[in-house]
Amino acid sequence: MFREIHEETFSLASMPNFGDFIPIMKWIGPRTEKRLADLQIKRERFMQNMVEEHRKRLASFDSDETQGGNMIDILLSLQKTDPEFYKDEMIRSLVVVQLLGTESSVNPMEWAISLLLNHPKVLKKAQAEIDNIVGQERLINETDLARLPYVCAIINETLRMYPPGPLLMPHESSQDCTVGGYRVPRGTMLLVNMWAIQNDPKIWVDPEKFRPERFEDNEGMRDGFKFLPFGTGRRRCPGDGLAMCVIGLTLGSLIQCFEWEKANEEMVDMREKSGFQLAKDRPLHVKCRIRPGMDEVLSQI
Ligand code: HEM
Repeated sequence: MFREIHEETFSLASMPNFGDFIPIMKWIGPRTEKRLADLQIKRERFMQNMVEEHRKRLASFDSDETQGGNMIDILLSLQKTDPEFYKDEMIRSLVVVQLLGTESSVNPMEWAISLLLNHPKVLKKAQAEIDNIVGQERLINETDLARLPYVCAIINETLRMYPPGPLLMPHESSQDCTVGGYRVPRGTMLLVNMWAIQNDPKIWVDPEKFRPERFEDNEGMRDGFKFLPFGTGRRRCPGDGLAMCVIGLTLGSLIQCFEWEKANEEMVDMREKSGFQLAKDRPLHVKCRIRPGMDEVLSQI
């Protein structure tokens, strides 16, 4: 059900809202804002039911321990000691942020595997880096990531070409200002075409080419504002560190443990779905098998 609410929200948010341009359309048009508000009520109800289920489960335990619980259990146990701060409303919002953040992190992984299948030399180079630094005796862990610059470069290059939020979030000017010679009145909705910046041939060499090496030399460095998959400034994504870690560990272990092959002779279809988020139009189909010697490591998971 959460997925249904989520998909409907994103499909509505991706549609142009004529009421933003012609105020009367807010009342006679497709009423997008009202539909979004209804979805928000549904989402809140769904999340509150989830919180109640966990509350009941926790109440059934004898002790105050969270019994190895998940994030909601931990937040509920903190609520007992500090109810003013850990209100249900705050728990619901944190869980939604976590779920949406997870989705933003899954998208780049699908793009990255697709890109690697179309560029097998890059895949081999990443595998060699992991074999050299981590070996085949254990699974890659968080501390390894700092020593795997090529794997990190693959993730950055994927986020450059296929940023999950290509227009950032809509922002609003808090006062009259001038940007690049354009007068922007107070209260204007502003969208940043971050995809265009990250793929601009004036600032990137061959931007249409998947070349992680550009993040190993100076080209990909954060000079100015040319690489900003997580936005910038005060409203920059607060989940960037978590996202890079989750993507690094997941992609790293997939590369470390499996041999990947395209489902057929053709190149993986890289067409994009239209919408607010940059997702693949066709889901990725692949063949994979465990790399020799990795069964033992995988059996420990
Ligand atoms: C690869 C994964 C992710 C990408 C590319 C990404 C990207 C972004 C972008 C572009 C924004 C808007 C910034 C702006 O408008 O200036 C944003 C906002 C946000 N992100 Fe992420 N995000 C990712 C993962 C996550 C995760 C894992 C979490 C939390 C667990 C998270 C939580 C948030 C929140 C709460 C905001 C709103 C911040 C605000 O408005 O102040 N994101 N993200």
